Amino acid sequence: MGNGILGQKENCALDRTFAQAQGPSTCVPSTKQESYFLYDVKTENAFFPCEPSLRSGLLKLSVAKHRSTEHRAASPPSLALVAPCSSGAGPQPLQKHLSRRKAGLVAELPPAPMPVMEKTSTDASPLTMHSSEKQETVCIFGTGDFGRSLGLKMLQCGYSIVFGSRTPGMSSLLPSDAEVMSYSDAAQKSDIIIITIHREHYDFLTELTEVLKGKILVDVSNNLKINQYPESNAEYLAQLVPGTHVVKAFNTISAWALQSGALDASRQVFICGNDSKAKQRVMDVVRSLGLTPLDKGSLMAANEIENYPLQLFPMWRFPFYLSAVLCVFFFFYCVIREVIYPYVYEKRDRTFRLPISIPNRVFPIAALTLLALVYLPGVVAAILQLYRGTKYRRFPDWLDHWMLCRKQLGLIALGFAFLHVLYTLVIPIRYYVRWTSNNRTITQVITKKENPFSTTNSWLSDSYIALGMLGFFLFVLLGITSLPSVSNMVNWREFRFVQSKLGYLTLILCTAHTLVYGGKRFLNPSNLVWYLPSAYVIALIIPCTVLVIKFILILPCIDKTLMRIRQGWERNPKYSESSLNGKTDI
Ligand SMILES: NC(=O)C1=CN([C@@H]2O[C@H](COP(=O)(O)OP(=O)(O)OC[C@H]3O[C@@H](n4cnc5c(N)ncnc54)[C@H](OP(=O)(O)O)[C@@H]3O)[C@@H](O)[C@H]2O)C=CC1
Ligand SMILES: [Cu+2]
Repeated sequence: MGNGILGQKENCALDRTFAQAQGPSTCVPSTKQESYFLYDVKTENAFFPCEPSLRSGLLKLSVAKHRSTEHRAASPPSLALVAPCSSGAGPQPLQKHLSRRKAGLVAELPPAPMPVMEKTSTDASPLTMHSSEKQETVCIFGTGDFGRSLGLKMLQCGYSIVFGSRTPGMSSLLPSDAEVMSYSDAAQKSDIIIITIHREHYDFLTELTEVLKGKILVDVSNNLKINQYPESNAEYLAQLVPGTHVVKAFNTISAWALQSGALDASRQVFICGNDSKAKQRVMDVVRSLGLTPLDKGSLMAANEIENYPLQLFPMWRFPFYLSAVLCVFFFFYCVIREVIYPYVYEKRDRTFRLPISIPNRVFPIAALTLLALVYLPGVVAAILQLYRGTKYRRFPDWLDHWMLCRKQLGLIALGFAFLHVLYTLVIPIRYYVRWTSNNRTITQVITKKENPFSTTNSWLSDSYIALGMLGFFLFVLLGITSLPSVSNMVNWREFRFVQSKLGYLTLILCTAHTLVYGGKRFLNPSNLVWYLPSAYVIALIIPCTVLVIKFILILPCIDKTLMRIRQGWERNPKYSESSLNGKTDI
């Protein structure tokens, strides 16, 4: 048996675990909550704890081990996986596990069926290996960049690879362990054929229809443009070679990533296909390459999967353009007020304000406006639901899209808030600030004028800073909780609490920070420059509007109606019925 079916370099982790398994026949207690115990139900021979992700691999190993021993002719082994110590109280002896299992406290997987010996088995149980001692053969059509990289990776993972090529004799750079033959010869070697050929060259596959009948064709192709063809490449392939089971997979993994092993960012492989058995087998292959298959359904999903690698930050586009427009608008607004106006009326050169003073006005304004825009669609949706008296009608597309990119809006807002903090920290070391402060003191000395301490001013200044710091702290907390690694750890209610309650508190603090900054000057007519109010006054419009509407919405009478609507109550059910029947438009 040697080092087993998975005895390749890539699976050294498994190999090591397997080596441990050969040793103790008693249970090695799990110290990890997520570990499973593998043991033979009949002999009560326990192997070792294993990660859930390794379950299928371990079962394969154990089945192979079993077959290679004197039990070969005996009945199938009843291998089972026992779930972890649910208490998380640390190691527990196997007996305890067994009694817990018998008491139904722990899960038990059904005994693994005996593996099927034929290389080309179509049995699709995820816990079985299609060949135990012999390596499964997979055929790859095309010896280009992707075909070669995938072939090499699969060889490393224990598959035997047959390449199909137009010019089998001339193919260079191929892994030495792989066979290369003509397309039709190669097709006969395996029932899984990965087509690593560009769609434009699929035509020749029609000639192979007979050979390919009943086989699984894996379409990996991508296009150059979104929706380049009327039908997806996978659907086109299925039409071209009828009688085959086409499965879309691997198109989001690059040849480079396969070669370099830098797969962390793109471990997910989207999979779709009409034949569930075929899909399951491809998913097994994907798993054995150390990748994560993600079932996207039938072949109709292929179009979406093919468009996926061509998208450029789709959810970031609207927030990005919006923040760019906001920044440009407020930048020029401030330039007019603070640079052009003093130059026109006082002939004073204030251009030095361009690098720090003006950006430090623009960044907080952008941050506050974007944060308010995160919460605006929520209140707009609530108003719409109240107005319509039902939740069973779709929101307009723009609102849907806006809702979907709230996280991105919030993260950009956080970025601006961060810049505002940095720009504020450098204020004391700026020449202009030091000069103004020194000059004021000297003037006071010369004119022998005192500047009495103002409690009001110190209150305003301290509250302004305190509100800013608290607002920023909560803002950062919001950003952290939106990270997938954190949001996956909290339940739906906790996430909503943080993002909604804490979010509104952040908005209140940041709005208050801006209001206090304005202090007594707020709405003072003397602050108008060419009839233009200060930029921060404009910046307060959206946040204040959102907060006022939100305040009205949480008034008990309105909140109660809204809650009822959200629980399915309709003010006018008839209206909703007719809209369901398509009699009214949305
Ligand atoms: N490169 C990548 O990172 C990724 C590629 N893909 C997809 O994989 C497929 C292959 O890509 P890639 O390997 O980069 O492309 P290449 O151009 O490097 O290879 C394509 C292969 O197709 C075969 N082929 C068959 N018929 C023809 C024909 N008439 N003209 C030219 N070649 C033909 C050739 O193999 P032979 O000479 O042996 O017949 C050729 O090597 C594409 O559909 C691509 O969208 C998907 C994800 C990532
Ligand atoms: Cu500020």
